Amino acid sequence: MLPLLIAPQIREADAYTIAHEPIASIDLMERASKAFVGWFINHFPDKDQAISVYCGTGNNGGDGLAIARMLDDHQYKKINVKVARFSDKSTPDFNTNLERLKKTSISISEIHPGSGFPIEDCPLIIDALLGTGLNKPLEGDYKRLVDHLNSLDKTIVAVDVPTGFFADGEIPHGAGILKADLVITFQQPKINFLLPESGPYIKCWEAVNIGIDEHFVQSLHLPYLAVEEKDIRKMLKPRHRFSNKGTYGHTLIVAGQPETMGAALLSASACVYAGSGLTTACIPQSGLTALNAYMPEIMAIVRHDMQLPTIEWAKFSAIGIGPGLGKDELAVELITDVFTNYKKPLVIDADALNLLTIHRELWRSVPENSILTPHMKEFDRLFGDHGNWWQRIQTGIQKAREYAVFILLKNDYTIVISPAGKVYFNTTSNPAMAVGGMGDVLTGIISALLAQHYTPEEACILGAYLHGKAGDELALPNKINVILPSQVAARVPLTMAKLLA
Ligand SMILES: NC(=O)C1=CN([C@@H]2O[C@H](COP(=O)(O)OP(=O)(O)OC[C@H]3O[C@@H](n4cnc5c(N)ncnc54)[C@H](O)[C@@H]3O)[C@@H](O)[C@H]2O)[C@@H](O)CC1
Ligand SMILES: Nc1ncnc2c1ncn2[C@@H]1O[C@H](COP(=O)(O)OP(=O)(O)O)[C@@H](O)[C@H]1O
Ligand SMILES: [K+]
Repeated sequence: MLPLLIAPQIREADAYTIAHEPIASIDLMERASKAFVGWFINHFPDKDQAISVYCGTGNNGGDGLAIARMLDDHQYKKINVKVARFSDKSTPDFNTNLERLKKTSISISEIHPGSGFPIEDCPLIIDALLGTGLNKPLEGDYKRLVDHLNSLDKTIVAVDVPTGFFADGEIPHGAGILKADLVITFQQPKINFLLPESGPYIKCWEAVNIGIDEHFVQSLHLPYLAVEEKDIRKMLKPRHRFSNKGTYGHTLIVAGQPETMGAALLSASACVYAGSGLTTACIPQSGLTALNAYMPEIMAIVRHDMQLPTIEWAKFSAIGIGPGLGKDELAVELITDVFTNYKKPLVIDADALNLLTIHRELWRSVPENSILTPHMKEFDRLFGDHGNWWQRIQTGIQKAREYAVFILLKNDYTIVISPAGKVYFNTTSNPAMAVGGMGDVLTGIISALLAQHYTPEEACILGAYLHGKAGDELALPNKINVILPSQVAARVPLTMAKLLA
């Protein structure tokens, strides 16, 4: 897992690396700038391109000065540097890099408080005004400069973070923030890059390694982590000889109404594809023909009108409940029945979440370590409205602990929050997956993983990763705009096979 540090911890880890590698702070800046330039050259190989580098007078500005010098060394010959002298303060590494830059032929100009802004005729701007040292929303000269740069419609590549963008914590409404086409960020994506609020400001980002001490970072036991492919490869268990369908569990999917049978079909079929040894769907009688025709591998427990079905609880190694279930009286009775009789962790999705919102008393019987899979609206219905995603995560941490459940908050970067307060960011999935029914497939996958004896934590992390990765494999190679949930479900075995190879 890649630990995601918040700004003060980034400073701490930088300082530790400087003291213990040991490396001089100016040399760490040199290393960071070199890593930036490596990526930059890949993206912008045209050395005749005119580039303006805007620098503040802190360490982000210091990076900008070093980057300008290095690009010059790489024969980018149309570079100029503009230093925003909005404060008397400057860092020692900024000063050293300014002296180094003065020894080159690069033109350096200054922007002063209250002055007008220089004419900008370069199509490409490198933003090294402010980085993770941002401590309040931009105002005054910085805000005016950022608004001005935003109005120019240039290509903007930000160093570490776009100026004015908070790396973590709440992003104030209406803050002046530079809109970057690309952010080349140091060591790790900043947490706010992974939240929807970054959408208007960051088109894409790349994290480059600058050699921050990894042992130190791991020793901090940080709550925020990004899931990496190597974690998934370690977690996934291959099937072994002499195993049989009983080895891989029996999953029950409680889902569907006559009008929303599709949700039950998607969820139960995803469960089969994700490797559940046996799958049974508890569905309304009117859906039985559809179920048998759609996937004969799935067995059925039929719900007759307003009558609770008989369920042999001990048969099932996992239960997923909610997709397309509806909110009528029978649904309430059914969810109560499941919560009362089944004591192992459940996967609770869609209408089952809505029922938890309406009938708060149901919370008392949610089995410990169950997995709730809300999207943003379901989350807010459950736990109250939130003005931003940072707040939503903090509420998630609190509620996961309070109810002893896992909360999988669906998003572009799906967030898994454990009762112990860990927050895992999933890095797979793409916008082609924004299609109704995609969440039903996820529920089926996670339920199947529980049935196969993955822990609830592993089932959440693996489930979100596999679901997104299957979607990525289908959509990304040909830049396909829309993929169907049923395609994602059917792709899961191949995705798993690749990860096990
Ligand atoms: N040794 C290190 O610590 C390293 C730092 N690096 C760079 O250093 C950056 C952080 O540098 P700094 O901590 O010097 O901070 P910044 O360069 O981000 O900001 C400079 C100063 O601006 C002031 N400031 C903050 N918010 C402001 C606002 N709203 N309006 C006006 N002024 C404001 C603060 O006093 C801050 O210290 C990183 O983003 C990264 O680019 C890299 O060189 C890697 C190594
Ligand atoms: N823009 C997107 N980028 C990445 N993943 C997405 C995007 N839109 C949707 N998804 C994924 O698709 C799923 C949608 O779930 P959900 O909203 O519950 O769908 P439904 O209720 O229709 O089944 C989630 O797993 C989510 O992560
Ligand atoms: K910046």
